[in-house]
Amino acid sequence: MARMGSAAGRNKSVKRSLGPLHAVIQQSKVLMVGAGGIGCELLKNLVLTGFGEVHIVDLDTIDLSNLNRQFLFGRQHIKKSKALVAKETASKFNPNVSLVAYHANIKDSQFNVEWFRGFDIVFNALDNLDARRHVNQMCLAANVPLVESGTTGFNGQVQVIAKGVTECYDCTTKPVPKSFPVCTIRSTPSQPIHCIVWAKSYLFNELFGASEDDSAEFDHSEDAENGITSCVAVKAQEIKNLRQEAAELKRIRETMGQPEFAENIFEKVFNKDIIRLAEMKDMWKTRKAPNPLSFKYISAEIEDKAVPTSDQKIWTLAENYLVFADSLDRLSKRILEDKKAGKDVILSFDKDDEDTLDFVAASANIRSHIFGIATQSKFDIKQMAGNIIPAIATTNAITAGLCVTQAFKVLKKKLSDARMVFLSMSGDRGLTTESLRPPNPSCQVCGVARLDFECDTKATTLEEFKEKVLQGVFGYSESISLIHEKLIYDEDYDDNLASSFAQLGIKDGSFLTVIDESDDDADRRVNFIFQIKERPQGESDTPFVTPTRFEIPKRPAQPPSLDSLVLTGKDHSSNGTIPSKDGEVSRKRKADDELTGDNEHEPHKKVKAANDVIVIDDGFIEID
Ligand SMILES: Nc1ncnc2c1ncn2[C@@H]1O[C@H](COP(=O)(O)OP(=O)(O)OP(=O)(O)O)[C@@H](O)[C@H]1O
Ligand SMILES: [Zn+2]
Repeated sequence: MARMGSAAGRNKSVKRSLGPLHAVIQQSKVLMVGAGGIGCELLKNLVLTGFGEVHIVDLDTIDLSNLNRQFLFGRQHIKKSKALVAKETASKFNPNVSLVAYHANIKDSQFNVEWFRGFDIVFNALDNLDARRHVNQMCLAANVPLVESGTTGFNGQVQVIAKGVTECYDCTTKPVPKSFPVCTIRSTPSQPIHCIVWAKSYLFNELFGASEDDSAEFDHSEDAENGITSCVAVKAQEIKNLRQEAAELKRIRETMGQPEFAENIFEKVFNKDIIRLAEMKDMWKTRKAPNPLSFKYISAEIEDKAVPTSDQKIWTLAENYLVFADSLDRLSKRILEDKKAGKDVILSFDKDDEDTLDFVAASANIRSHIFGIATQSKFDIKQMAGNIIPAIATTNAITAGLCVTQAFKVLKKKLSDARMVFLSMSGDRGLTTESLRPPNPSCQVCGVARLDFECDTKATTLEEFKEKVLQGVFGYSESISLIHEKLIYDEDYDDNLASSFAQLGIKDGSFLTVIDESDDDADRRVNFIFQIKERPQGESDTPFVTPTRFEIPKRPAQPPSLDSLVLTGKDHSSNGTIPSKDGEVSRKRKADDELTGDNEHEPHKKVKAANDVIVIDDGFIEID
């Protein structure tokens, strides 16, 4: 008899608890994108449950700071590929599971729609909006169900996404990461975070990296926090000066490696620039003016003190200067060595790179001191600068478990039983659920028509496509725009008509979107996405397979009420309807850094039978 602790024993008990689903799971081929906090837990679950084939994609390497929660990795794996090590460790848990690992970005072209189609289910265990959106888009195109998940601190969320049946990741708008008005950062900071952003996105970049204009954390629009007037006043007086300051800093950058480098920077950003700022009396009518610090003063303070090492203690001003000078020295050496070796000479801030963190922590604290703002420990600055809410292993573990239980419902083809699940420490219950919502008909990502378009990309011209396919088959007027990564055609821009798809960069796996620009709102159809499939050259006399016409639905003027919709999903739903969960508590959607936000979910409405039907049929949505 197999021991329960052994792989065979475990297999037996899993079989007993899952019943007939076990065989389905054994036959399943799944994809897991991201092998970080959630990914490590999830991979362990997938392997122990006995999923037949698991593919793992992660672009990153293992960092020391991952080890407290990403338990598939050990010290010996630092700097190695997450995907490959995760595969190696997890394969020992169950020899019956076939694991395939890719150390790659999921956005790479090798992972095309065709490749996605090969999976029964996809799991996202990612940490950023961009990759999540991409996988959402690919799963919609390939018509593969997606289990999306995210965590922040004690909060977690799991959502099942099935094309045409549930809302997709982009059916609700996601908040972009918080940005700050440029004048608050550059001239009128009032909180530690303002000084941290200044150090990280302005000073650090001006000295070691790309210029501030590239930074997403600066919001050049009006100042929401300080009020428009103050910002306009600051802008009018300041804009020229700020540019001049940046130019001066660039000149100082040229003195990198010379003994007076630290002094030059200090004198400029903490003394000269502050004196000038303090002289702008209007700005300080309602705020405390900053106090400049001279290098002479600070150098008298440090005497023979040692560079502090504690990251939990709040450093004194002198200690901040010591760390400032010391980290500046370390970073300069790296830049100069790279330069000598003919390598890239740009550094970017990374919370796990001690040199960059020390520099940002010390510079931010010195600036805080000047503006009378409380200084922070390096530990706290790391959290703020890295935009991190500490990751909690237990939250990841519970969330990963929920991903698998939701996946069971998808594999059982009982999508109507699947739930949006929220994990939270606040409130009466740790776990709450909502029924899945139907797609948002106005969604630009899933509220579209789709078609696989087989063609020889070298032989198909844009003109032929427009005339024979769009106008000839689908009856479009001249009022259309065509997008492939950027605009390639509209009524006023026909320069590309003679070009072939290949010349326009349209290749196997590309998406080509048709936007109906008809004058009459009521006539406009939803966006139409052609998924390009390369046809082997010389296989046929014609450059493409002429598609069969189908009706492309009109763009909804107003999102129709859920009360009037019935959903039927190909393969997905057992009874074609999504049950209501009236009376259930509606919760704030919470997930990880990028996902976090105020996407208030409206209470669910009852879905009942009516005449309007959304039918999902071979890659397009039809509204009868
Ligand atoms: N485009 C992408 N393609 C493949 N993997 C990705 C992509 N974007 C993010 N990832 C991976 O998703 C995982 C997310 O895991 P997690 O949120 O735990 O982040 P982390 O970087 O390991 O931890 P932390 O950010 O807290 O230091 C990471 O391993 C990351 O490399
Ligand atoms: Zn959508």
